[in-house]
Amino acid sequence: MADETYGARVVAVGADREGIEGLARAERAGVPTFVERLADHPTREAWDRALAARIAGHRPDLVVCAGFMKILGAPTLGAFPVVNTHPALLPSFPGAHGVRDALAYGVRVTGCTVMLADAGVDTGPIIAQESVPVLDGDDEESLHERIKTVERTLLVDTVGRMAREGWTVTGRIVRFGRPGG
Ligand SMILES: Nc1nc2c(c(=O)[nH]1)N[C@@H](CN(C=O)c1ccc(C(=O)N[C@@H](CCC(=O)O)C(=O)O)cc1)CN2
Ligand SMILES: NCC(=O)N[C@@H]1O[C@H](COP(=O)([O-])[O-])[C@@H](O)[C@H]1O
Repeated sequence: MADETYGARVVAVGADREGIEGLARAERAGVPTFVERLADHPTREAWDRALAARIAGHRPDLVVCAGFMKILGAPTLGAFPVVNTHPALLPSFPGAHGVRDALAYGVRVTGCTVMLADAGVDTGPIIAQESVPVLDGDDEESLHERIKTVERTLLVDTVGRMAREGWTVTGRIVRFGRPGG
């Protein structure tokens, strides 16, 4: 049962490939789903346009990326605010392998970041972060699972505040609240 006080509901779940657990969970919950595969398009730009059109069909107020492992192009970024969650404390360790890179560097503390996506790779304004310790004996899987436990709560809490309170961006600084509020 959706929480009416949360301030938002999921209108659709999309992916760039089949067989994603998030798609199955959405289908079980009766939430519309879609898959837009890069391989089905002649160019990356064509995929970008097709993805933006699929998203637009569900008329979201906010797009949330969680484990979406493709860099979004201008058609999507220009049409919707996009939130992304990353398993490292940006600007450290951006990219597709943040956990592996942090572990290899030897950091003792890492974490997760919720940010607004921009045209760069994990370079957008940061909304929220939370630290996670690296423990002796950690490998990429154990550390990533510890991060995910924190990250899932941070993402849900952050998106809920954005939906209920709104947000503003001044330079690189994101604040909750509505313009002039
Ligand atoms: N325009 C943006 N799009 C996305 C961002 C972003 O910051 N700006 N964040 C990513 C998520 N992400 C890290 O948090 C991330 C995902 C994937 C990659 C990457 O190198 N992807 C390659 C293909 C990888 C693959 O198919 O296995 C690519 O897109 O060519 C880097 C960072 C979500 N989108
Ligand atoms: N750079 C993007 C990136 O690394 N995204 C990460 O993929 C994981 C997906 O977990 P899941 O498959 O359990 O949902 C999450 O930790 C997310 O931050």
